[in-house]
Amino acid sequence: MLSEWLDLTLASDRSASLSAGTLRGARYRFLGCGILELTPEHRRSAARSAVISAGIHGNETAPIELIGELLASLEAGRLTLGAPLLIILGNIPAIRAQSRFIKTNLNRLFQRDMELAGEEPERARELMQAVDTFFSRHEGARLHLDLHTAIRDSRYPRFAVVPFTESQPVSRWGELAGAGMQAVLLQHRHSWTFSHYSRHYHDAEAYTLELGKVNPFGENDLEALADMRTWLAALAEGQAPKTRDPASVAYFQVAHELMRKSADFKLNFADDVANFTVFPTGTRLAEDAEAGPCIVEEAPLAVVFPNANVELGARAALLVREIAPRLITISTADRPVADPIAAANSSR
Ligand SMILES: O=C(O)CCC(=O)N[C@@H](CCC(=O)O)C(=O)O
Ligand SMILES: [Zn+2]
Repeated sequence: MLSEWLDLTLASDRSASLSAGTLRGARYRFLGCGILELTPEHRRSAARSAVISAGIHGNETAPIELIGELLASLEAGRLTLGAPLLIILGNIPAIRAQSRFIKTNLNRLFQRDMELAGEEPERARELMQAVDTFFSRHEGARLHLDLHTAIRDSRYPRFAVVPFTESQPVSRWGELAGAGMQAVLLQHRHSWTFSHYSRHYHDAEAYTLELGKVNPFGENDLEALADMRTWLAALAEGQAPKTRDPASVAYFQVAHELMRKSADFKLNFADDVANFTVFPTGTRLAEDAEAGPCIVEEAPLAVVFPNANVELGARAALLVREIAPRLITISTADRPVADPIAAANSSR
């Protein structure tokens, strides 16, 4: 039943006929189209209440395949659930159409007072509600992993985007390193993405994780995501995950957001320029009929997620600078601890 859920959801609205079921040591409920809650009979002491979302952009398929593997392992009894999980498939019409979105980018709509009408705004409201209910039903440390893949190649194919927060984030860099992340990118302001929603409104540890490059179903290299698979399994079982030296990861901070202001907008570099490519001071990165040129000032900047085809008024690139690991607060959570819940709470 559980293993059918992904296929049924993506193939048709027949998944609406599914309601609930049991696994060894756990039960699950389908809360809506593409929304699945799994609850363990016994929550392990290291467990976090975890939201794992994928398909917020419909053409980013590797994370959906990873979730399929995780559910199959739980159903076959290869894994035993030890933590509450909320599994979300984001933009189902876009996944079926294999496109980033249908009308507008779902990952810019996660704001409680958002009043837009339409399919994607409605879906954002449904998902915000599902997250609110999940975190209110389950106690303990909160985690949200929003899984994506990137349009371009990247100097660091697997990286975490850390949503902006005014408070000290609970961030486990060693755990991200253990999950195969090669870089961490700190946001500099509120961005109203799905991971930001959980960080901002629920004080959850939350990341947007970029897991390689966009590919159609069946063409993803899941072996490159083996550490990520292991991390998801540990989270589902409520086990303390594997960590690696946080110094093995490169750290970046967003310095500016390049916004597209006019229809007459272009980037002055090729489509195959990879994420995190550095441009020296003086480079004219972009031209915009309204905003004028975007020129690198003061110090070199690297580009992440450059995309000239975004909607008017939307972000066309993040402009970032590498920072020394010593400028990052390495939280106590990075040390191996017997009780990560206590560690997470003590560093809040
Ligand atoms: O490759 C790209 O240009 C986009 C990949 C992607 O979907 N990235 C997320 C990042 C979200 C964040 O800033 O936290 C997005 O653009 O929504
Ligand atoms: Zn995405």
